[in-house]
Amino acid sequence: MGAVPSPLPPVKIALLGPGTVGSEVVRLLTQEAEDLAARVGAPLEIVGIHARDTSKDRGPHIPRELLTSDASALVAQADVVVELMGGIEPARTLILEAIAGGASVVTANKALVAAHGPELYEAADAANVDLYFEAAVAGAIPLVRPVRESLAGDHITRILGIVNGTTNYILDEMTRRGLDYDVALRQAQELGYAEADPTADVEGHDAAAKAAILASLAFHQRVALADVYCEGISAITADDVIAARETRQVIKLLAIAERTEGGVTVRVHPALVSEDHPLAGVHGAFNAVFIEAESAGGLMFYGQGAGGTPTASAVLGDIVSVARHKAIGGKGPRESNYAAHEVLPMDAALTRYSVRMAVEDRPGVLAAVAAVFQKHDVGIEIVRQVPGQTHAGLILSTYAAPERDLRATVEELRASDAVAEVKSVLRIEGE
Ligand SMILES: NC(=O)C1=CN([C@@H]2O[C@H](COP(=O)(O)OP(=O)(O)OC[C@H]3O[C@@H](n4cnc5c(N)ncnc54)[C@H](OP(=O)(O)O)[C@@H]3O)[C@@H](O)[C@H]2O)C=CC1
Ligand SMILES: N[C@@H](CC=O)C(=O)O
Ligand code: NA
Repeated sequence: MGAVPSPLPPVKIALLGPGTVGSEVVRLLTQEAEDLAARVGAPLEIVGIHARDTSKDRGPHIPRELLTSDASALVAQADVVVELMGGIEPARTLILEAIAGGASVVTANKALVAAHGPELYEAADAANVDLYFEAAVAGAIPLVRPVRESLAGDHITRILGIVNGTTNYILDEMTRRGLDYDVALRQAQELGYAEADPTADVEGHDAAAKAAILASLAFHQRVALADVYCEGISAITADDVIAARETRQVIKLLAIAERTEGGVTVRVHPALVSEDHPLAGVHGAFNAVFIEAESAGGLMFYGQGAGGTPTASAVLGDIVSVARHKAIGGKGPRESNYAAHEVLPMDAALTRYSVRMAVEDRPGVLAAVAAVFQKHDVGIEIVRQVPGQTHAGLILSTYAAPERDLRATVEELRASDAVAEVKSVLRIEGE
């Protein structure tokens, strides 16, 4: 019988942030230790867990003896640092310390990757270590890896999808159960979907960070957070939800990144989606992302976009990959940043508008309203009139036109004598 190969030494893991995601990562690292060791080729050893308050009870999965308040000392002894604190600092400094010390990094921190990705990539490249962030975009759904690796031989032209679980949960609860915005938001927080400051979710910043990351990977160039047009859902009212339902549509917060001959546009905003579109069937905190690529054609990715356990699955997948590189060799992909498409402003994006307004109930009003659209070269596809007590309700849906022309049309409608009030303007997407 041949000699049994001596087992490789353990890969030392430091975890920063035992919160909703972090505590699930620790639970799975412990419960699945045998399988993970077999997949990596070496055991994984948690050498410490950094928390602000080491005396706080963090449940049965976080052994107290592993807790430390000295993050720098912990990072210095690790082969792999798993950052699940969130926020920019101290996460950025600790990740840079980890990389400088030769550790690979796994993070779920989209805010950090979107704002400081280039700095982190360059540091990881210089130190010849891995930087993985699958959980940063669309939680459990494998999306970063497919875009970064599986589609590396193709040309992605469009990404469209729901990438924020909290806002999808809120809009879904408002639509299907008639819940108030505030109640739905509170539930999303209790379920562990929301960011520490839920403003990041409801104002679209979390989705914008994910859109910047996806666009950078898809188009092989740096797309900064500031390049992403961003509108959240805090202005969406129960009336908008009801009006959408009456026209067999639902409201979703979408992230859209497009490459055309003129350049690239990246945007996040609420949009009306037909009830027949697959995105309308994405409920709760689920996410769904459509990718169009020149050779692959259309692809669809669907799954849980938030929550401790699903997100931990994506983190574990990254840990296995980077730990395997540490144990038996190899290296993950570097930043691909060679293209130079112009990043265009929102004004250049092609979209459709649905304009809901109250108008004077008298002859000639419809013609006056139509003339405003015509002046800006915006075609009207559907007109729907709803009788009212003092004013008539009018909903106009346009054909696709550049955002700048649609916006100019609405500005002129607001100033028109025929229009008592523009009640809401929503884009229509997904057709
Ligand atoms: N929750 C989710 O569904 C998803 C989250 N993510 C990302 O995962 C990361 C973690 O999220 P989540 O687990 O929900 O967040 P939590 O707020 O539940 O957990 C964060 C943890 O980090 C600790 N922490 C925060 N700030 C500091 C600091 N300045 N110094 C030391 N420790 C700190 C917290 O400590 P304390 O306990 O003392 O407050 C807590 O243990 C974030 O980047 C988030 O964007 C990604 C996908 C989905
Ligand atoms: N707050 C985020 C968590 C995952 O990224 C969301 O709601 O999607
Ligand atoms: Na993911």
